[in-house]
Amino acid sequence: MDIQLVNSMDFGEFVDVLGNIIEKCPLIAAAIWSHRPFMNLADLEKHVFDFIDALPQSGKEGILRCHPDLAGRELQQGTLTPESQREQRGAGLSNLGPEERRRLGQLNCEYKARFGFPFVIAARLSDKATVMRELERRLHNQPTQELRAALEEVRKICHLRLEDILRSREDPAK
Ligand SMILES: NC(=O)NC1=NC(=O)NC1=O
Repeated sequence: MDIQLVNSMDFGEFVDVLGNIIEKCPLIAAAIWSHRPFMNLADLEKHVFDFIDALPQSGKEGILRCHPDLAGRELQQGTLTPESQREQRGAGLSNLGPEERRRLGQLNCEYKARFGFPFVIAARLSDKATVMRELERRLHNQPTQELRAALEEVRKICHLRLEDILRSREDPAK
């Protein structure tokens, strides 16, 4: 769909279509609706990122806490959002060996214990080796540095999800 169609949506349609560009944070789409019309994807994305940047640290951490673990319980139980399901499967995280899954689970626990939010990476730009390597590397970051790195991944995930929506052919109004 094109940006004109997005601009023409009422609030309900807008949040239906864009509510999960930031995982499980429909508030962000609900907030930026006020800024329509958007010139293009970049303009819409800038409003999303400005909203996130203006949040207090607790809000930024809250966004990260809304993300499902990589290869975690939700992937096993099939309860991921459709976007997360596609992204995690695309990175090969749905067919880890038992030792890989154990190791990733252990690193995720260590990471969460250190930073207070789950490890987030743009899975579509990674594969399972990259995920493991980045998790091991970022585990040693300072908290402020890691909060910045994790939010940068949220931006990448958002950009890819927006590209899917704005380049998709289906027109939800039909
Ligand atoms: N913890 C995560 O990084 N989760 C995810 N990254 C993605 O790209 N999709 C997810 O579900």
